[in-house]
Amino acid sequence: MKEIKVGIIGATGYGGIELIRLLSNHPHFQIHAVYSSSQDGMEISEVYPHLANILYTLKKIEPKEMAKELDIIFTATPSGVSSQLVPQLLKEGIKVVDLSGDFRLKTEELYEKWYKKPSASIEDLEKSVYGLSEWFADEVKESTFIANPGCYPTATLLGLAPLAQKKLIQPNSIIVDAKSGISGAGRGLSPIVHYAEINENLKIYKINQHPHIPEIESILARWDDQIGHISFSPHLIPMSRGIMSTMYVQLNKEFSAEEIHQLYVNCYEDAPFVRVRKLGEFPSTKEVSGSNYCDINVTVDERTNRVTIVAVIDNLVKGAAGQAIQNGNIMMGYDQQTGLNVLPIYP
Ligand SMILES: NC(=O)C1=CN([C@@H]2O[C@H](COP(=O)(O)OP(=O)(O)OC[C@H]3O[C@@H](n4cnc5c(N)ncnc54)[C@H](OP(=O)(O)O)[C@@H]3O)[C@@H](O)[C@H]2O)C=CC1
Ligand SMILES: CC(=O)N[C@@H](CCC(=O)OP(=O)(O)O)C(=O)O
Repeated sequence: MKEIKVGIIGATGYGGIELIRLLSNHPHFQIHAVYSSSQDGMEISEVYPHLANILYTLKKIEPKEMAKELDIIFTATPSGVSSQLVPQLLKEGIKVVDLSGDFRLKTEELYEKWYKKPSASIEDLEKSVYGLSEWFADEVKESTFIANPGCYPTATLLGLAPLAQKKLIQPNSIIVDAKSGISGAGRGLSPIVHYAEINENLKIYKINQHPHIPEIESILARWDDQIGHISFSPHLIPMSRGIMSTMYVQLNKEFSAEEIHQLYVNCYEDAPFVRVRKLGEFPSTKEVSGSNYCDINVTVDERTNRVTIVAVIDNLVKGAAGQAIQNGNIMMGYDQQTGLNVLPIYP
């Protein structure tokens, strides 16, 4: 099969360097060029010495030129930047996987309400397919433009999907308590990520205001239009990578813990990157670190008929670059696992 020429915009960010790490092991995707809006002309190894043996000079972003030489572009750029940049790339006919939140919501109003910045046009919002690979692979396969899911929504939606699909959730009963390592905030500095402020600390933020709320709700509504709203509490914890999403859900029928666990096992039996753990064994973030796995377990409190689901991912892999490559594989007709079969780094 032919070599696929890949470009990465935002290569100097955490999502970008994770794309470089993972793509360096891909048998078909060849990194052809990496781009920067502020450091073009520099070697990537000057920005990141851990890439000392990787010889890429950061190039200027020029959509017309890029279209001539590339087959697919990963845009690991901030929200508000992708909405400006991606339409120029689409116009040139390049396949795009965008890692930002700019094309995940399907109306301009919803985007502007939650992101508090101007939206991409409705025409461009409608062009994108939401790339939760395990559930929307058929759409991804037919698409040339993927809105890669957010990190919290990836863990949360994979955790809730089996119950939502079977319409087993009482309306407005979902509570999501999620925790993220600080690389989720990107490489830019802000007071919240200062060592002295996050070390030995646990912070809740954007409670009921996080832009991932409408993203999660709109996908849940595609599975069950009665599911209603969620309560979502994100937290920052003093670790570099990882997300744990703990979900509490009221069921609308009575089930035992064994029955619900079996539902999850059956649901994900053909999903190579979702590992439903043994009954009673709950995953921790380190057990997926550096890998594209989402590990999940579930139990039922039979006194309250409430389900607790725990889903963990590496925010930079399954929550960003890994899932972006999984989607790229599906779009290009490769096995979804191509280049992504790395075991977690442990301990
Ligand atoms: N970190 C994570 O865990 C996750 C991140 N994401 C999303 O992925 C995207 C990238 O995130 P992340 O890598 O963490 O962020 P970073 O802040 O680490 O990197 C973003 C990069 O975008 C580039 N950039 C900034 N402004 C512009 C511009 N005007 N034009 C072109 N490029 C620009 C910068 O590179 P330069 O100045 O060199 O151009 C920068 O290195 C974001 O949308 C983020 O929300 C999604 C899921 C998880
Ligand atoms: C820890 C941390 O700060 N996390 C980020 C996650 C943002 C992100 O990566 O999400 P998008 O892709 O939707 O922009 C946050 O909560 O804003």
